[in-house]
Amino acid sequence: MIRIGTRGSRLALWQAHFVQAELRKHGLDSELEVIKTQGDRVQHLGFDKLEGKGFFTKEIEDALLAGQIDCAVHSLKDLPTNQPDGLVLAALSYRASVEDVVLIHRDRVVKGQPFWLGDGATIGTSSNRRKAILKDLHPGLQPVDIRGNVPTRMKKALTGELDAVVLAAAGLERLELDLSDLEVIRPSPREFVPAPGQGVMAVQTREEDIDMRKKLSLLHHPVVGECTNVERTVLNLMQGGCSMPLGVYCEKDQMGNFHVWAAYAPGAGAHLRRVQLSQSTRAGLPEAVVEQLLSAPTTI
Ligand SMILES: NCc1[nH]cc(CCC(=O)O)c1CC(=O)O
Repeated sequence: MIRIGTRGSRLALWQAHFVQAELRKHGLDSELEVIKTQGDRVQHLGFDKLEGKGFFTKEIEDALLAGQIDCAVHSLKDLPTNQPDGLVLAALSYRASVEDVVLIHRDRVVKGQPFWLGDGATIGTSSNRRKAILKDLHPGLQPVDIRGNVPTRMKKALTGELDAVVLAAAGLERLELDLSDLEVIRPSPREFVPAPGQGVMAVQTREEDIDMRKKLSLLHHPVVGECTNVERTVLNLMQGGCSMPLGVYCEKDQMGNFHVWAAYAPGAGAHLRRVQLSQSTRAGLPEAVVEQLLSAPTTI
């Protein structure tokens, strides 16, 4: 029996159940072990109070290293680019929706404006990346820090407490939240560039557990691995984590060419820099993106 470690949020449980079902397809039985992390205990604090990496992952990784669980399911975008000693990502899921969506309270829609929001409209997000991109595309918006799980954040737009919120499409779709009373805007991920690894689930295990790694390799999607490797290598080269105002999105086309879109705000209040690069191989691609991100002229 494989023991799968997961956080207890609805999104985390959906993702763990998904991995459980995938394992079952290969005749492998598993059970879920819910583990509370520091991040779950202090939901009320703002992100600026949550210093240090691995706030939502440390307890789970410790359980893995201690042999209390055999693997753990995470959202790839929440994982630091360097794995803790002794742990590896043995499988990456399919990537369904990679993009962010803007959810707007019905009565606050202003058609003709970017994101259908008027000047001064409040928009909930605690992500520096989302704030930087929103500012670039609609400087009149007023970002408001929000925390909590996906349904809680969605409700801020539903109730009108805020005019709008930004959330990852993947999370909304996995939870099958009812968005029918909201206006839903889906900007292109080439313009509203997602976080490295967004929309992908990762299964982590012990480096030394060759048997588990072999089993998990049955679930791995190699093209997702290639593309998210480019995205996460850019993040790593920029020495950033999930609080860096950096979006990176990589696609592989039918011909095998890689296309990267990146957006980066080099400092508080700085203009957003955008880079688009395509290559026939991955070699040197993250390095080239970083070089351009650090030298690109700012947009006006
Ligand atoms: N940081 C929280 C988080 N981690 C993963 C997702 C969504 C699912 C995904 O992108 O894989 C979310 C919610 C959000 O950003 O809206």
